[in-house]
Amino acid sequence: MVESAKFFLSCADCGPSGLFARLLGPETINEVIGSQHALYWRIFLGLMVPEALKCHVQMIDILAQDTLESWGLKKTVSVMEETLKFSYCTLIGLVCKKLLPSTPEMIDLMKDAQTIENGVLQFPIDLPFSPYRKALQARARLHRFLDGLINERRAELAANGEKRKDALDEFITHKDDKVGFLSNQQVEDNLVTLLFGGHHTTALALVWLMKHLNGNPQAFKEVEEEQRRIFLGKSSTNYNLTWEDTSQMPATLRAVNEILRLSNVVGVVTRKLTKDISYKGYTLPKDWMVHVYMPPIHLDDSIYPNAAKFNPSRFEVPAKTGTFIPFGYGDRICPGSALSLLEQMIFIHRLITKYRWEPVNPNSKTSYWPMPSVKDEYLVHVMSI
Ligand code: HEM
Repeated sequence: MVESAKFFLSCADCGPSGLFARLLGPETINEVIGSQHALYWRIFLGLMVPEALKCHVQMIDILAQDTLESWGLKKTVSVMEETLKFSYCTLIGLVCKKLLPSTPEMIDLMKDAQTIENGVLQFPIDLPFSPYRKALQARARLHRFLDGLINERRAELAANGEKRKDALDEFITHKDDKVGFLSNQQVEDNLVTLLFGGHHTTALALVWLMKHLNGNPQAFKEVEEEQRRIFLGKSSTNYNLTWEDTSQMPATLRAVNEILRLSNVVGVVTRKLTKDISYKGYTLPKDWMVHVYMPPIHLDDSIYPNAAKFNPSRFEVPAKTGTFIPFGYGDRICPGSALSLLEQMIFIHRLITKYRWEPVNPNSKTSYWPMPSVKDEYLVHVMSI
């Protein structure tokens, strides 16, 4: 299983699935190939290197605190709803530093982003009131907004040349030797992709993390002690988390990794064959779709003993290559992984040093389509400590 996943995820003749172009746009990193893909990937990665991410720690920390602020006042909290808001606001802050994520305009945009996400895996029937039609309309609104934002920023850059160190700047000012500057369409499609790729994924990982920490006192204790040490090391209660703090969270990172393994937030990745290929004596014809499933690897007892159990300590030893692929593998590995881990660790710090929680419906079932989710959106009672 591990070998075939590695093969199909790194094979040069296994191209993009074509499933995303309709709603994310023809220029989305998900669908382009070769040098165009490498170009977009470099820009994405530039946003996620430590030097760049360091600049966003404070913003993410403030968003985590803002999100959690209201929890103490509520009787019950839908964790899914709240973490979706948190991950969306983080992405908006990453796209454009100037935008205030919680304004009504941004909330409307979040609904549009969600409508697009809902439409991506739907059958593309363009009829009134179909999810696909709604997603197309949401896409048009989001593009109009981004178009205005891009034109405004281009004008600002032309007037004073001052960069803001956000995704908008990185995409607009990136100059490729062959392609030159990117067009509005190229920038827009990839900003929509960024919102798409980083929204539900991180939000769901946080839901599963909270659920499993709540059900596992030993893991909870380790994470809680680690976070409390950081909290107690601060000279005032009104402190900012720093980049250095986030590198002092090995137990939390192990819990986050264990959740990514166990929950398989993105459980399948699809490739379309660009020509006939041979694999282990079989010929797979051009245009066939290959689905690479993560759960058979992540839940294999021979790779992860007692694999169904939440046990962060298994990540005290790094996983062997190809056996831990929540972010994919090969050329198309997720460029947003470092951001997602950072968001999760900051959120958990603020959560665990302030609240305890209990599920309202401990037996709420899991739904598996389109992503593994807790059916009641992980409704919890929250207690301040
Ligand atoms: C728990 C969080 C996340 C998980 C589990 C996840 C998982 C994945 C996986 C498995 C892929 C590979 C798809 C493939 O091989 O075709 C991928 C690609 C991608 N992800 Fe993520 N992701 C997460 C968070 C993020 C975030 C926060 C961002 C952006 C800020 C992001 C942006 C992207 C993009 C742009 C791609 C496309 C890469 C390409 O086609 O080259 N992801 N992600």
